[in-house]
Amino acid sequence: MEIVARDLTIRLGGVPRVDRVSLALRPGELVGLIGPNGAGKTTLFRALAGLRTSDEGETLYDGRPLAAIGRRAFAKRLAYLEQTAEAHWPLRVEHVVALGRLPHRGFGRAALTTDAAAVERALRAADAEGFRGRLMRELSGGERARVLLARAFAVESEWLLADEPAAALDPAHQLGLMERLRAAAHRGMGVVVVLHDLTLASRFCDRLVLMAGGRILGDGRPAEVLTDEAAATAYGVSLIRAETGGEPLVAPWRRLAPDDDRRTRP
Ligand SMILES: Nc1ncnc2c1ncn2[C@@H]1O[C@H](COP(=O)(O)OP(=O)(O)OP(=O)(O)O)[C@@H](O)[C@H]1O
Repeated sequence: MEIVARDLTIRLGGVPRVDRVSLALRPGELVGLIGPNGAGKTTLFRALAGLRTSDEGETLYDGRPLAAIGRRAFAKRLAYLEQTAEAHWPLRVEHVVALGRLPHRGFGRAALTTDAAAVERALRAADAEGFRGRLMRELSGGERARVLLARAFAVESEWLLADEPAAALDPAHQLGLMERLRAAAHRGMGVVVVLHDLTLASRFCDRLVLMAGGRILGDGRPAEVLTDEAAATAYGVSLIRAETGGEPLVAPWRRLAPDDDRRTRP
């Protein structure tokens, strides 16, 4: 399924927070959506995931609007992992992950063997098997993040849109996550991930989409998008670069104008 956004504009509080954005997303590549706080990434993501409407423009899925696909069918095809999913429910981890199977079987239907197998795969993929029997509210922030990732994996959808899935993870789990997402994309899944970590983004993503002030400033291969100029304009930072083992290493280094609040301005 190809996802195409055409001239999307979304106004919040009267201000265009997503401003005439056009974007074509295809399965098979790991896409990183990057940009400073307030750039409009989550707002755009929610529109792509069918969770909010746009004021102007449209989003098409294989050329069709979401209404033509139907919510239930769409929920099987696209999993969305929210940025600030709070999960202090009195629920055990394996039950939370099993919620990812709801689009497949609906409420009240007995779990099928296929669902159980998908839950197992998801728990393993997110390295959350170790706390499967524990209560969500008794987990650490990073552990909870891994469970919510497992719930998104459990959908076994053709698309995954994950909003900052790496933010709460320790380095080993961040690397594991990025390797897994890249492998899934290269096997043919559609994966778009919001990242603030430019080192992970430039190393693992096949394509970066850089947003600032509701607009897309760059869209292409990481080296083309994450230029010194783009980092200065979007984030107000300089970058350092190196290469190790044939892979690029990019890291933010200095704020260019510490007292300048440019990052929140369009
Ligand atoms: N309900 C709302 N009403 C008014 N403004 C809003 C609303 N929701 C979000 N905004 C504003 O829209 C802008 C874009 O928000 P969004 O959450 O899409 O940014 P983001 O790029 O995901 O940021 P972050 O990196 O901080 O998560 C922000 O300036 C935010 O304050």
